[in-house]
Amino acid sequence: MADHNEIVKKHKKFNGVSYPVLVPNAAGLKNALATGVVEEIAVFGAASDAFSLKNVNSNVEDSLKKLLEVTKIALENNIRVRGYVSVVVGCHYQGEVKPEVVAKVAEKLLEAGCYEVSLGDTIGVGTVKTVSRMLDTVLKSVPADKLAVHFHDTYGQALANVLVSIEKGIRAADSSVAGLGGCPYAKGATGNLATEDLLYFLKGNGFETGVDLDKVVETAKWFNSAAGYDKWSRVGAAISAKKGA
Ligand SMILES: CC(C)(COP(=O)([O-])OP(=O)([O-])OC[C@H]1O[C@@H](n2cnc3c(N)ncnc32)[C@H](O)[C@@H]1OP(=O)([O-])[O-])[C@@H](O)C(=O)NCCC(=O)NCCSC(=O)C[C@@](C)(O)CC(=O)[O-]
Repeated sequence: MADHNEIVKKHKKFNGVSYPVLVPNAAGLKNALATGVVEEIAVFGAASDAFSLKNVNSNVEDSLKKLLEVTKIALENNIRVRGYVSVVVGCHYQGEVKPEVVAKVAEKLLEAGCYEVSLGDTIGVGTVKTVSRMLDTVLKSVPADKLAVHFHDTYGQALANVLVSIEKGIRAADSSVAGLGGCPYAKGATGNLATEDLLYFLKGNGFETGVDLDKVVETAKWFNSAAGYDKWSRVGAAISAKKGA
């Protein structure tokens, strides 16, 4: 977190694109406000004490107290706030996670003024069965249009989990180009569900997203060459190979 001021100040901004920054506490909000260019922040809680202590050095309850305070001040400064709940299905340190805890954290973040709460299967262990059970509990107290889902594809279940989320009325899913990302405190977890895989899946099932899949694949190609990576999603690799053929 320490160097994010440099990143916020230096990177090129495009109109109509939101650049939220991760803010776990008051120090982070102070930094974000000081840059003067942050329009949206992401506050991230968790549904397991063990993960929360590793991730932000506070248990669920204490971290939530900090996040509610941060959200209040951000809103007073006209900064939008998106909430995240991590480890909503399983936790590397404590194992199974209670859906009731997920629901409680999500409710508190929405009550505080988050415009949406993204439910993160941070270590990617969720299956249709466990994700359904978690969503059924959360949806008892939180409307679907206030929820997003955030799947990591560690065990290849992310798209199936997106489908079951859609069937339950959720229309916002997080993803990352080429499946980059992942949380340093989620041992063994891979990156997020790849945007290319998600776009191909949604389009193939009749959902319009307004996002150009070929341009996302071009972005993955640019990223790999700029960063010296060789990180491809399934769909990105297939489209790239077809173009190269
Ligand atoms: C939160 C802390 C800082 C607490 O860490 P701490 O040690 O309890 O903090 P502290 O208050 O004792 O301060 C220690 C030092 O950190 C500084 N500090 C304190 N706060 C900040 C801040 N916000 N930004 C920048 N610097 C900060 C503070 O100024 C001080 O600097 P020093 O005086 O030693 O030079 C630490 O635990 C941390 O950095 N955690 C973040 C780890 C991280 O990046 N995790 C991944 C986030 S993404 C995620 O969680 C998953 C998600 C949301 O994407 C979705 C999913 O679940 O998949």
